[in-house]
Amino acid sequence: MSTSTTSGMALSAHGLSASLGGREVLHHIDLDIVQGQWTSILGPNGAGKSTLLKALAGLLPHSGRVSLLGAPLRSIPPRQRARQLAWLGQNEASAEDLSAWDVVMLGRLPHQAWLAPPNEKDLAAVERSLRYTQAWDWRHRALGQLSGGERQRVLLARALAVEAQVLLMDEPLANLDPPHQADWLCVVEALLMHGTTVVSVLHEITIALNANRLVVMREGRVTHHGATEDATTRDAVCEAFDNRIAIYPLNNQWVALPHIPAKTPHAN
Ligand SMILES: Nc1ncnc2c1ncn2[C@@H]1O[C@H](COP(=O)(O)OP(=O)(O)OP(=O)(O)O)[C@@H](O)[C@H]1O
Repeated sequence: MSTSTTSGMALSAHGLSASLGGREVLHHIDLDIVQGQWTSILGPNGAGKSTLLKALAGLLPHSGRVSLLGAPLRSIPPRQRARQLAWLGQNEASAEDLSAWDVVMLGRLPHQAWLAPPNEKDLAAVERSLRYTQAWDWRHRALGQLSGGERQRVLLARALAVEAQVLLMDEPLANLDPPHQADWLCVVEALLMHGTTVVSVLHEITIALNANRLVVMREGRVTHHGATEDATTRDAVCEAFDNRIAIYPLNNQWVALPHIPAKTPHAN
């Protein structure tokens, strides 16, 4: 999949390996993530999806090369990188006493001068992000007093407030009810309209099947990377789950369902 040039690529990995607890869990991954598209990473538990996303974000020691918008990740000054790449992690810890407003304002830090108060642009970005994720109503409440789904929407707003060119999200739908999962899809659509590159790790395969491209992982390797519209890509998704799921067309979209084992009759 990888090419020798990184132009037109939001992120590129070449020979990317990473170890956790002394064990290599990502094995020599080559991957190009196209700019301005939504790529979703899929695969069974433990496949290495979160580890890959963290390595692409520069949040994990790794070997091999990772490039962000054509430049080696390691060569980009941290503040610049924080403006170019926003991150929404899984089960992210944050300051529980901070108000939702202040949490989202943290997303503006890479844009602000040292100890400078927020400017008009920062205030507008925070308000826009809170409204986008429908978290505006509880902007004065402490993060620690919010439900799981409400909290997730605030953390999504924080990632949006960065207004980065590349947004990486690990399990962004955690705790979101189905209507808010659909709202998240609308947010992604709006980001794509603005040219933002979105990369997500999702367990909700039906939602992930709306992405432009899918990266399928298994046992620390990318087994397939291709357009969602290609049947071979959808087959690769099913294979990654040992064909224990099937993907069906329904109302102009793809729906993934697990095969449910037939019930054994009760012996009386
Ligand atoms: N802190 C750690 N120390 C050692 N091994 C780890 C650690 N964190 C994860 N691993 C292992 O690394 C491998 C990849 O984990 P990772 O979290 O990237 O998988 P994943 O595909 O995101 O899984 P899931 O779908 O369950 O979230 C797994 O085998 C996991 O057990």
